[in-house]
Formats: sequence, structure tokens, C-alpha cells
Amino acid sequence: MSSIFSHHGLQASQYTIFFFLSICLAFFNVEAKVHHLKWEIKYEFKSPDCFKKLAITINGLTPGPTVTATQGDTLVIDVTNSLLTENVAIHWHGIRQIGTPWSDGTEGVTQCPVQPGETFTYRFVVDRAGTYMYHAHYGMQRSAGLNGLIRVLVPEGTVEPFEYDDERHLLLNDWWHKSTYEQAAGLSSPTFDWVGEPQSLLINGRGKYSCSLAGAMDSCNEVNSECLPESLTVVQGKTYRFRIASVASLSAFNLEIEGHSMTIVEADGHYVDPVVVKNLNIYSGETYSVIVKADQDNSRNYWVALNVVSRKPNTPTGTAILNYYPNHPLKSPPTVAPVGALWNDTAYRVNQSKSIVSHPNYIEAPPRTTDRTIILLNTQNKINGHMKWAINNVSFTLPTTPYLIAMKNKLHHVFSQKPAPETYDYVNYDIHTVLSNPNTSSSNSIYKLEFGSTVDIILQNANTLSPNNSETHPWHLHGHDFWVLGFGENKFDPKVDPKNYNLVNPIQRNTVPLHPYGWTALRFRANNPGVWAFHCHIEAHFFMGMGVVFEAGVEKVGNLPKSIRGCGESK
Ligand SMILES: O=C1O[C@H]([C@@H](O)CO)C(O)=C1O
Repeated sequence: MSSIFSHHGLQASQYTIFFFLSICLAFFNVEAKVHHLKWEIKYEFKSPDCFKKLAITINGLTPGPTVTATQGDTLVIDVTNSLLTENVAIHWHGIRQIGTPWSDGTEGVTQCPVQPGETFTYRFVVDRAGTYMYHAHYGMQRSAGLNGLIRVLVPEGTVEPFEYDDERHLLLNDWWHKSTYEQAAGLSSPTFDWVGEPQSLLINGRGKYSCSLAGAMDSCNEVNSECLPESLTVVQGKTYRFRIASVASLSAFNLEIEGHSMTIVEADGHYVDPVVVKNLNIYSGETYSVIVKADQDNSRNYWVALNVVSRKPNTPTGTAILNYYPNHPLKSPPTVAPVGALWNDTAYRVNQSKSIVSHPNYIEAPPRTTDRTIILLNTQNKINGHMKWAINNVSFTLPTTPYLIAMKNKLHHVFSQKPAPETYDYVNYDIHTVLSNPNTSSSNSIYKLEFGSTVDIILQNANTLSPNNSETHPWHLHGHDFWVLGFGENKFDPKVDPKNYNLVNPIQRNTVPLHPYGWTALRFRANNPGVWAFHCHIEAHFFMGMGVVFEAGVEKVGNLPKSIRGCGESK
């Protein structure tokens, strides 16, 4: 031991502190664990909404297994790709990958995709308690069903700012009967075949497609046990923490538990100043914990209802059952499932977004000033007649050699070295009209951020290529949490709007909505060495170019594992 201490140059007093700390750690049994998981990824026929189609499974399951670990633990996940003819990559959404940027699972950014027959090992530390998710990050593969929940528990003995008797979870998804390939081919075709609204909504992988309404279909079977509704049993008088995550490909959701209010207490791993809501708007890529008290009449069950908002819904309400013990878990509630908030009530959703601020006892105030402000205009565009999305008039494409490998090895020629555009012409651009010339170009250029600097990002929404239409885009940042400084309507004014930023108690998160015809302001510290994607979490939109990439401190990244190589110039 003495040689270790002399090596680190520790003094006697430090030795005493270290010794004392070790005893404390042993006493509280907070030794970090290593969880070793083995996952096999396959295509299997599944009927999550009574319609049989190919889905991507993990060890036979879609959604995949819930991953549970304690803050500070290490996850080692051996992922074997048994998809036969398709690559795969898995992103651990909300886990910052501090010191392990190569385990972020973002194909084209942090790794080459895992080829059929191969096993790739993700290894990383879950450094902050909270509710997270994992999902495929290759092409539009997430929508094929490769997704699941991650629960990171607080270390034993840690008190959270709320109490509950037990936990339940709700993993929310939208579901199509067309394969991911049909969807992707439609999006890239010159005639543009939009994915359209989902056929059903899934709660914990279960939903219901009306086979009878759709007429006789060979693939549809309403008595299939795979599509029995999800039922969550509660005992009257008890309090529950519901961990909620949306892995949706497209839809923004409004979630309501009939007859029960929800108290929002956690968002993306950060404690929220509690907000009581009748229903919760949740966007793809977001997670929440809500506290629900089972305080209603226990002679019946209640609906958990999931409705589409922000796009004109054409999908039936997704339902699960809140089962009051001792009723039968599948006993239908005697009521009609709630229809939630009005789908086009943008103000209602913006207000809810604004109401999510940090719990007073857990405020980590943001830096008062920024070193750099990047304004990102979100527009729908065209390239040679193909429908695209662009950020400051650049539609993003991924290079064939992942950025992390390219930058670490100084392979400058594998992606555009022209800096991605810092802003747009906000003086003259009219965000309320359809572009008269929608043509744009694509690029794989990136933003290089000074390591440790403070960066503000302003997401600016605009009209789509349809008149009087602006959509909601949930933006997700890899590798960091950002402070949400503000939401505004119309065009962001760099001279006026920063004066109204919330620098007192903003929530930190990894995913935030950009509301129709509005702007969202974020601040983060570029203090995690690596290369990180920042993109719209709508599967089709990222596929059509709605994303950017940030690099910071890549020279500080340790030696890259060989296993992330094998594509482009990294062969
Ligand atoms: O990218 C999209 O394309 C369609 C529509 O704009 C054109 O069909 C839609 O709703 C999107 O979000």
C-alpha cells in the first residue's frame, strides 16, 4: 500500500482521510458492482398489437429487458448480432459515457456498426441515478422494436426528495405495420412516401390494433396473448413511483391515469420541483418519474391512456389497466379511456415544458454567461426532389468512417472540414411562411467546441413545406445534460430573449422539445471528451438529415478499443 501512496505523492493526512473514507465505503457497502449482461439481437415474429410482424428482439423480448443498476456501477453488455443480414448498434440514452465515448452506441459517430454474427461489448459506468432508456442507433432500427428501460438507483442510504412504497414503469412507443425498410425506402424515394401516423400505441410493448375494423387479415389475431393489455397492479392507500420513458419513433404523447393526478419529480435523471398534473406530455427521448397515490375506489380498475398530441391523431388511444387489487388484472374499467389534452393545444404543452424546473435542493446553477451561441434553424427542405430536413440549410449525413475514429486518428479527409454554420439569416428569414426555394445541400460537417467552454444552443422552429404547419421536434444531446434556459414563441431575438433566461433553477436534461413556431434555448459545458450527436429524436427526421455533431477534447480521449473499427477507413 505504501508504494501506491508514495507513487501518488499522498501525505500522511491524506492517508488518514483515505483510510477513513475506505471504512465509510465499506460500512455503507457502496462498492460499485459490475453487471455482466449477454444479449442476443434477432428478428422474430411478434404481435405486440395483435398484428404479426417481424420485430427486433433482445433475448426474445421486445421491449428488451429492463436494465437495473446502482449509481457508480459498471455495465458490461455483450451484444451478439444475430440479425443475419443487418448491422446493429445500441445507444444508452441519457448515460453520459464519461471517459468511454466509444460506448455511446451511435453508428457513424462513435463506432462502426456491429456486423451479423459478431459480438460487441459495451462497457460503461452509470454515474448518475435516474430513469434512462436504450435503443438502436443505426438507420431507423429503433422503430423495429429494439428498445428498453434503464433504471439507475441511488446508492443505498441515499434519501430522494420524495417517498413511495413501490415502483412501476411505463415504456411508451408508437408502432407501424410496415417494416423499417419499407418506411426508410419511402422516405428516400423521389415520390416521398411519408411513414404516416402509427397503427397503434404500445405501453410496455402491448397495444391493440382493431383487426375487425381493418377487415380480415391473415396477420391479425385479436385473441393472441401477446397483445393482452398491460396491467399494473396497485394496492389502495399505497404510493407509487412510475418511471416513464418514451422511445416513440414519431409521436408526442399525452399520458393520463384516469382519476389519478401525477406529481412530476424526475426528468431525465434530475429532480424536479414537484409539479402536479392531470396528464403528462412526453416527447420521444424523454423520461420522467411521477408519483401516483392509489387513492381511488378499489372496487374497479382504471385506464392508463396514451394519446397522440401535436400531430393530428389518426391512431386509437393506447391503453393499459391500472389494476386495483384484488380486482382481476384484466377487468375492463367501466368507463371510456380518457382522450387527454387537445392534440393542437400548443400553449398547454409549452406551459408544461416551462413548469419543469430543478428541485430547490438540487440546483446546479448554470454558468452566468456563455462562450459561444449557436443558433440552429430547423427547416424542411428538398434535395433533387427528395424531402429532407436541414439545420441552417445543411441536411446532415453520416460519414462512412465514424467521427470518433476519424478525429482521433486525424483522418481529416473522411468528412467535410468546413465548419458547420453557426447561425442563419435571422433578420430576414420569415419562419411563418413556406420556403419559396426549398432546395438545400447535405454535408457531414461538424461543430468543434473548445473543451470546457460554455455553449448556448438556440433551436429555432419554422414553417414546414406545408402552409400553416410547424411541427414539434424533440432534440436529444449525447454525452451531456444541458440546462433548459427558456422557451419562446416566434423568432428568437439574440438581443432581447437572453435577458429572460432562467439562470436560477433551470432543469438539466438530455432531451427537450422545440415547439411549433417557437424556440428553445439550452446551455451546456463541453466538458466530456468525445464526439457527440445532437439530433431530432424523431426516427424519420434524423434519417432525413435533422441533426448535427459536436466535438470537444477529442485529444483527451483514451485509446479507442479496436472493436469499434471495421468500416470506412477504419478497416
Ligand atoms: O417529415 C415529414 O414529412 C411529413 C409531411 O411534412 C410531408 O408529407 C411530415 O408530417 C413530416 O414530419
